[in-house]
Amino acid sequence: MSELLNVSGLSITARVSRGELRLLDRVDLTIGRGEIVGVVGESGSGKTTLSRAVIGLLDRNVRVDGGSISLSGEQIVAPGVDRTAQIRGSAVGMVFQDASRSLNPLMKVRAQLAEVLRRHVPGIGKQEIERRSVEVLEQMRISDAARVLSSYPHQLSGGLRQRVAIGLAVVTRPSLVIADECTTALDVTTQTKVVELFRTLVGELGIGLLFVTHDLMLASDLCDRIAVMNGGRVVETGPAMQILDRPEHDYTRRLLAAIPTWT
Ligand SMILES: Nc1ncnc2c1ncn2[C@@H]1O[C@H](COP(=O)(O)OP(=O)(O)OP(=O)(O)O)[C@@H](O)[C@H]1O
Repeated sequence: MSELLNVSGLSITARVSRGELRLLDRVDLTIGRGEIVGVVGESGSGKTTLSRAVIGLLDRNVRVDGGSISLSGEQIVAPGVDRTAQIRGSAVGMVFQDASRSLNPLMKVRAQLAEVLRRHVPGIGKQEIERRSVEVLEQMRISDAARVLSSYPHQLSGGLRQRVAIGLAVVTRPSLVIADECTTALDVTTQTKVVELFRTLVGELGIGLLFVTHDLMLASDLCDRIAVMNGGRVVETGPAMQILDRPEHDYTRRLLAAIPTWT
């Protein structure tokens, strides 16, 4: 599997009133093309900081002070280096927890897809915009694309809105998609459908997927590999089944023990 994302020794620090706070401590992570990697950990473990670092959306008081991030062999982040503007929304798509953060409530779906395509595909014409908009909704397994294109987000169900949000993230044909807790706000049935959709998309489009979640069971269901984070560090990485069946780190065992069972 060829390597797509390489996070190597990434350290990130925030300036706070009482001094400096280490948010990430020498984090290593790789994702190959066509691979789904889950980043799992409790609230505050650093998952969002890691995913935001990849797209250069770190807060103003936060800086990269060690290590690097490369995408397709090109360094995009290192101390004093930020080339993320070139890849954000084009080579890397992002799906947030709440579809309302990805979608503009005042614009119909057609206009939102057109805006993204015009921004990232220079010179694209009207017909091509319509063709690619319908195509991406079909890829999202949306059967009535015409109705959805003519709808405002509030006219769609929560599940449909999240599909449109994923469509917006992939319409520019990125090589990597980052999904940050993007199923957390959905009911279990809709969550399962979104997870199935991701699996199909990764297979069909050959993208890499960085799937951020606090839910270890969900991650093991979807992901090829899992990185477990605690206190800004990756404490364990391995194939999803290995993490579930033979966790090596105490923290992973505690996460597993906290999952309710039916027995
Ligand atoms: N700009 C900032 N300034 C100071 N501290 C920050 C900043 N951003 C994040 N943190 C702190 O860094 C730690 C990691 O935050 P982060 O949001 O990455 O964790 P997370 O695992 O994604 O948690 P959650 O699931 O709650 O979003 C937390 O303790 C958070 O309070």
